[in-house]
Amino acid sequence: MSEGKEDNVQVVVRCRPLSQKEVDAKYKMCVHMNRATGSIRIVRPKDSQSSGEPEHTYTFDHIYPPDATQSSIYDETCRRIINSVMDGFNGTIFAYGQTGTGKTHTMTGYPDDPGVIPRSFQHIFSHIEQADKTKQFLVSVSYLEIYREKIQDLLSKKENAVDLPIKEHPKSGVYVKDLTIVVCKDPKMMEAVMQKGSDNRVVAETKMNKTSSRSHSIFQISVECADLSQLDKDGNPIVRVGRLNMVDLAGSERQSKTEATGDRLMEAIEINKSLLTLGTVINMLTKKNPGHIPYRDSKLTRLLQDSLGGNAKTVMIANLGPAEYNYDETFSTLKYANRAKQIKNKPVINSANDPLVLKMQEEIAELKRMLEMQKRGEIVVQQDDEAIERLKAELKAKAKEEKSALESDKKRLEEERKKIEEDLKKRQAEVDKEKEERSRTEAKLRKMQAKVIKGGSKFQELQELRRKDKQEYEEQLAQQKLQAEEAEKEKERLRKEREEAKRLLDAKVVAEIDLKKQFSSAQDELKTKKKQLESLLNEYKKAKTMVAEAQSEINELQNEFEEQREDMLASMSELEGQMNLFLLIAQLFIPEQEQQRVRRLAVWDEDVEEWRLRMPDELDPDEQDGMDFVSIVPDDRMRQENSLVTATSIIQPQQDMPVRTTETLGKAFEERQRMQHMLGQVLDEEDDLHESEDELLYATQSGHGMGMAGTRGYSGRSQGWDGGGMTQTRPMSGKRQRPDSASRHKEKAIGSSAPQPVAPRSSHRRSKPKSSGDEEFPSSRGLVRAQYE
Ligand SMILES: Nc1ncnc2c1ncn2[C@@H]1O[C@H](COP(=O)(O)OP(=O)(O)OP(=O)(O)O)[C@@H](O)[C@H]1O
Repeated sequence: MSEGKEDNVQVVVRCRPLSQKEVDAKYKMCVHMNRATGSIRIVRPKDSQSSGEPEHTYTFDHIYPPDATQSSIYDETCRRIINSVMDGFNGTIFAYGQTGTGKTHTMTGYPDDPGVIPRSFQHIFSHIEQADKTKQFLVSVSYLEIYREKIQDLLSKKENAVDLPIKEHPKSGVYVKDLTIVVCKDPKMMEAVMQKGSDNRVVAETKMNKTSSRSHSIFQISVECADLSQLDKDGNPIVRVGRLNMVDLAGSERQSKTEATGDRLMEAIEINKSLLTLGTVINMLTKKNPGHIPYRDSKLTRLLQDSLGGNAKTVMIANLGPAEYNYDETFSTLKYANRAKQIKNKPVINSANDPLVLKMQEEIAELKRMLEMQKRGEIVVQQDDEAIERLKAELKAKAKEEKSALESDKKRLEEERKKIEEDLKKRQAEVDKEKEERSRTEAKLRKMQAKVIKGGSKFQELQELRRKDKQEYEEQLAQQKLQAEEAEKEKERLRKEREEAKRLLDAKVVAEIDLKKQFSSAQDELKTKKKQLESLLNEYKKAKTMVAEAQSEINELQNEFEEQREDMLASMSELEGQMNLFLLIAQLFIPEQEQQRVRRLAVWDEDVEEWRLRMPDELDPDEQDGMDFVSIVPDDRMRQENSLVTATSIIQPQQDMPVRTTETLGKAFEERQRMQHMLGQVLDEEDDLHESEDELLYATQSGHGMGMAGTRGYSGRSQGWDGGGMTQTRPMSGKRQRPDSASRHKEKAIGSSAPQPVAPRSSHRRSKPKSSGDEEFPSSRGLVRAQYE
């Protein structure tokens, strides 16, 4: 044996077409195959009770869809194994699968559509015919089945099958003792042997298959090749032996589906047991540190020991039924096959141990030698040396007797002659026997020579055939290579596409997650904003109502104020007219000098907010110089008399200051005072009105300010939103600009020519009276009171 490289178990999948029955029942396919990529996808039917992923994809060395031909399977998958066997390797091709999925169809086939086994016969013999002349081959076959853990010889002539034992030879390995081995000289003979064995197989009708094989069958071809051009150290030609096991396993089906009972059920359990062990062995072999492999647990695994993890080149053909109702079995077959492809073997070239081809060669040589002796007339009795020796001894003794008889007695010589004649007759019979024996030996030799096929026979005619075959094969090979390359490229392209798709998918998923996060936070924000908006809307509605109410209130107040203002203005203009009249009268009745004096003496009393005339003791000394005090304090007498006084009469010296006034003037002053009072009230109300308006506006604005920054944008008057910028459309200060107080006073003023009293220091908000030097007058109210007093 020579050391070999590791070689994985090659696994291919073949799917048969839907049977007529399945087509009629309108079953759908549950497997989908892609020949270019070698992948097969199995999809769980919707009504299936199995759990797990809805679909699975597996990749194998080759896949054969329903329309694949027997020849494509042989050429693409099996041919290389047979070539290896011819080179001295062990090879195994086994078909695995559920009952009725086409194992026997694939392995045996039909005369018009042969399967792997018969195709291998042709292949082997055409290989021998093309081989070198120096090579001599011996092809032998055996055929056995394992039925209920018993090994039966399918080529045995014995009536009753016996369970053959398994033995192990230290060099040649595991073998079945006493198994019939038939040496075959041509494909036809092999076919005949195969047919004989197949007829002996145990088959039975199951619900799943009409002629279901109930046993595992192993058709073994052994090819010994003696290379006469290569001799070992002992000078013997090197002989290589390759063994090819072609295994058709029993169907792996579910008991429930076969509906088997009783003995058939027991049988099914036993069949499954050996398949189970095969599964266990496959499982163990795929592990990194497999430990003990239970090959011995079944006869099937024991015999296939070399093929699984051993030194053989192995191909597993997994057969599938595509119909949906076979989903579970098909799925299980695919899993089985997928595991098997991980098994690694170490194929080696086997040198023959005690090769049959050499034994036969020795025998042939011996027969040839005997034949030569017989041809030379030497007595050669095949396989009866004792008889020859006996004959020799007898003849010697007889010769002695003859000699003594001749010497002693002529008579006796005569008798002796007669006796010799008799002996000669005997010898003649023996010679005839020898002749017969020789012709038998010749026949045997011819037979033997026919079995040992020399390389190079029919060389000339085969040469051309071989060339054509070779060319055809090379073309096929090139085409297959091309297909394989294309498939490889396609595989690579698909792989890249898959990777790209995966990358895009990943990116999409990440983006989607981000988007989802953003979306949910945006949604939260939206919700919060919505709530805020709703509360703002409520506030806005409330504020709107408040503003509307305030507005109507303001309108009412304004109207009221306008009315009062108009009334007041009317009264004021009337009052002013009267005032002017009174001033005219005063100017006419009071001399200019007196008026000057009064002006100088008049002072605004802050406490009582009235004009009064200062007393002499209140004057500075320089003011008193040249001052003629007059009293302008009216006395009762004057009032009573109610008489008109001249300007000179009401201006009196300090000691005697006459009261000069008129009733008319007094009334005018009173009237004016009343008007002034009214005016003051109206102005106060107006102020209050402005203030409450401001407060209302402020309250509205403050209210909005509670909710959001944008409240500032809301305008009390315009009652609108400016769309985000929220700017004011009206100044915040609601204080209305009053008519200029100065001009107001001007309206009420007596005129530039009017007497100018000393300016009062009032804290009143309206325009304050200025000092006496100023052009303007104090409020008419103060003036009126002062003049009246
Ligand atoms: N590839 C195929 N093309 C056409 N018919 C097929 C194919 N494979 C199988 N069949 C048909 O299916 C039926 C069952 O096939 P076969 O007997 O070979 O199955 P099996 O797996 O050997 O079954 P079992 O395990 O019961 O012996 C047969 O009639 C066979 O002709």
